[in-house]
Amino acid sequence: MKYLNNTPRSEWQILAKRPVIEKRNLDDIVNNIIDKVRIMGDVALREFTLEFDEFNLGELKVSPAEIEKAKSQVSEELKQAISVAYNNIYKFHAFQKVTEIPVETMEGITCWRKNVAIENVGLYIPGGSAPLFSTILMLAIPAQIAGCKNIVLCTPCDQNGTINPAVLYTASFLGINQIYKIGGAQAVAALAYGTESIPKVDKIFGPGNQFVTKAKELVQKNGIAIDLPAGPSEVLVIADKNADAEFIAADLLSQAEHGTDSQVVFTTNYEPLIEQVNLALEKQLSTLPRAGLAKKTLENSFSVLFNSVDECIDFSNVYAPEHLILAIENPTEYCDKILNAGSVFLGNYACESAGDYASGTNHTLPTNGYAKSYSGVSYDSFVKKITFQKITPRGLQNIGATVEIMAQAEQLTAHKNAVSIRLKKINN
Ligand SMILES: NC(=O)c1ccc[n+]([C@@H]2O[C@H](COP(=O)([O-])OP(=O)(O)OC[C@H]3O[C@@H](n4cnc5c(N)ncnc54)[C@H](O)[C@@H]3O)[C@@H](O)[C@H]2O)c1
Ligand SMILES: N[C@H](CO)Cc1c[nH]c[nH+]1
Ligand SMILES: [Zn+2]
Repeated sequence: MKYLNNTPRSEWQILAKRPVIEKRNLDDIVNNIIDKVRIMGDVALREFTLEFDEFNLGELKVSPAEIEKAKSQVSEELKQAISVAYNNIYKFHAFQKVTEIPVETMEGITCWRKNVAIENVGLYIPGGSAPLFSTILMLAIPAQIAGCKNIVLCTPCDQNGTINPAVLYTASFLGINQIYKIGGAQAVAALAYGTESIPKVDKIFGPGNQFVTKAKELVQKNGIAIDLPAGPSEVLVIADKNADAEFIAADLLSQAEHGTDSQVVFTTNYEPLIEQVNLALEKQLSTLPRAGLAKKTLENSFSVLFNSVDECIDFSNVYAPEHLILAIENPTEYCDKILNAGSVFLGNYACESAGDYASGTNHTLPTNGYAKSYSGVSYDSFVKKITFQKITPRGLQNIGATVEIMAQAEQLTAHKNAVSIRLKKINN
């Protein structure tokens, strides 16, 4: 990791820019994929699966027999772990379902909001470099709590045309049976526009690599709803002298191993920790099966020494990390100072991977600085909040003049008339 000492505030915006993988024309590549899928449907999906996933796909949909086989291949231990994670994630998201009470804004005028599920939702489950079955829990649980009727799942197959058993088991555990072996930008295009095999959905959810994230951005421009820009994973750690270098290194590596386009950042006000963390990184890296990926990510990553924890937090607010770890004394005292972050982990024992899998919070989170304006996936992502209002004659008498005056000032006479015509009747 590159070491930086007290980078001046004037340079923070530049430092906060994520590494861009050398992919000229990403827009063109992804636009071309989307257009082809739109025009050629399943034929294009098969072509792209052959090109990128190296399998000549026949049937796109996973069969009941494949699901049954997968169920028998998953260990009892993993099934048990998935069930514990399910319970925690369910509990946390169920509490997000709040029924708002009607509000009387004036006598005779009552307004309220109601959550109504989005009917057809598409879930993208990453599977290029690791089979992220945990993402199914993160997306399908809030979708089911919201009451989404149709849940369609897309995930890439491997070179043998199969999908990791844990992915199929988790989908089946949640009662999802519309599973398609399509990944990347082509899956997003299929969900956005529909093909012969894959139904069009109302909103697309889920994280993914740069092709997936770009595809979501492009279909959104065409009016398709998406959850949020959830690209390559990242973590920023803030540590003081009470932190444990081995813990910090483990957390940095946990996100570094996702893929080479990830970035991890370490900030501290305690200089000796920089060297200690570097040593721990080297030691732990040598034991990791995905050391190659993680090492490349570390080359795109950095540590910075600042004067104080407050300065570290100021920098973090500019960087707006997907995950923020506060490995400092009394971390809760700093919560109000955090302005931009996807998900925050407090104290030496709140490791980020707990949130990735099982503590209860959602792991589909904004990356690339989007935590400045987006929240992670939640129950709310799966509902529309429809407003209702009831106005009695007395209510219209109370509000009427206000509306008439405002409509007149906007020179919208028909708006004004809609009130006046009623008031006339009430007053007669
Ligand atoms: N932000 C979040 O909430 C979050 C959560 C989980 C994972 N992630 C991120 O998701 C990503 C998963 O990436 P992944 O690659 O492992 O899986 P993926 O499923 O996102 O992408 C794999 C697909 O990419 C397509 N692809 C690969 N090379 C291509 C090329 N040259 N041109 C066009 N398409 C190509 C293929 O179709 C392949 O099926 C990681 O970056 C990880 O960090 C983010
Ligand atoms: N860290 C990822 C979100 O950025 C989520 C994940 C899934 N599995 C492991 N990690
Ligand atoms: Zn992770």
